[in-house]
Amino acid sequence: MISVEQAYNLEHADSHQIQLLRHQASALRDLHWGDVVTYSRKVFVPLTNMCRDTCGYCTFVKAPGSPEANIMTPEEVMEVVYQGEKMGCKEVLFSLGEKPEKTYPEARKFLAERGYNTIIDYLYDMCLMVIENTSMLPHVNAGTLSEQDVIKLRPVSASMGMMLENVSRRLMEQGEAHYACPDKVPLQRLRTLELTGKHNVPFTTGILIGIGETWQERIDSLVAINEIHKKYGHIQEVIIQNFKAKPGTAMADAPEPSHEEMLKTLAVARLILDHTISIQAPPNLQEYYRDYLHSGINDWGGVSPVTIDHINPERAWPKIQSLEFKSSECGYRLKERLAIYPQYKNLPGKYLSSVIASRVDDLDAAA
Ligand SMILES: O=c1nc2n(C[C@H](O)[C@H](O)[C@H](O)CO)c3cc(O)ccc3cc-2c(=O)[nH]1
Ligand SMILES: C[C@H]1O[C@@H](n2cnc3c(N)ncnc32)[C@H](O)[C@@H]1O
Ligand code: MET
Ligand code: SF4
Repeated sequence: MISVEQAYNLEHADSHQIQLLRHQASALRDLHWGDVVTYSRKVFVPLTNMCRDTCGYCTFVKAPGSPEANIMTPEEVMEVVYQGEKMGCKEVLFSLGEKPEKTYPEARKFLAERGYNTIIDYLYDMCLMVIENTSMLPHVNAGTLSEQDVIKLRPVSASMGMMLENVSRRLMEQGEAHYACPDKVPLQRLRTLELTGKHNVPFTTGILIGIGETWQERIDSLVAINEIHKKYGHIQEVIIQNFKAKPGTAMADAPEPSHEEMLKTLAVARLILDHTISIQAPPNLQEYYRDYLHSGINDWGGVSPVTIDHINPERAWPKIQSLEFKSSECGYRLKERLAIYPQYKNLPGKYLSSVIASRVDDLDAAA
């Protein structure tokens, strides 16, 4: 819908050009997604806040030895999950730090005491526990994954996710957001996208806006995601997430992206990405529902009536009723979706293990 050259040229677009771009994006969105905007009713399980990376924007991670560094026990996980089930949640979002066993003695100890070598082995059992004891669907957001990890987690998760963040290698330099973060090396992130494609895992990815990337790098990241999707067809959604500055982090004083910058990025994402890819923007990181809906998004992502957004803990979720009201004010019907999009459900042999496929059928029948 837009060439890379045209997209690059929008760097200095004036407000009139941005308006035109948004109209185009919004029309394209309406054509393919109609008047529906979706969300997933979820619980957030921060399985561990120990992480071998230290991204300049992140408050989720807690340092080795910190009294707050933690891995949730199976009992703690199930307590949250059962609360969610009671409230009608259908997704269990496991979000966690990367490879804590490599740098935290306390993580190694916790895992060894329970017979595990790695956090991924533990995550596998937690997903299995959710499947065996509830009617919910696990979605795992565990950062970069090896081929072995992908093969292991595939049968026990409805979908997986990992933000690409950005393809810029420059952000790995000293003083930049991803300095000394081995799991944010763009080649490693792209490799995870490739591997999940190769193994037909319905996948959520996205870019983080305002972490020191240039406009061109942002476009390059969207194009990279789209190219991988063209090859494998497994990218179900792309999150366009705005950076929120947090006290106590290296980027505490870094400027957040402006509203206009976000709208321009949303619109260009809609015009670059394949029309089958859902475009998600979290509702708790902004206040401009109408502007967002009219820039091409069709999904609000996971929203929880039970748990906070542990990655942006200072940003409360809107009530689902209020999300419904605000969406309808803008002419869109809010509709609940599962952690796996319908197009994958219809190809069960390819994208879903039999256990997950029958679970999805049950949830659909109950809806
Ligand atoms: O509450 C959040 N949910 C996040 N989610 C969850 C997401 O909103 C939903 O779980 C998915 O749409 C699946 O239904 C992510 C999922 C991913 O796969 C990758 C990144 C994210 C990022 C966030 C996030 O920052 N906060
Ligand atoms: C789960 C995802 O949350 C995003 N994330 C991490 N920290 C922040 C922040 N300060 N603001 C916005 N998004 C953030 C990253 O993109 C990560 O991959
Ligand atoms: N650590 C992973 C990543 O950055 C999971 C989300 S951040 C808590 O991709
Ligand atoms: S964003 Fe993810 S990878 Fe980066 S420090 Fe936080 S938990 Fe670790």
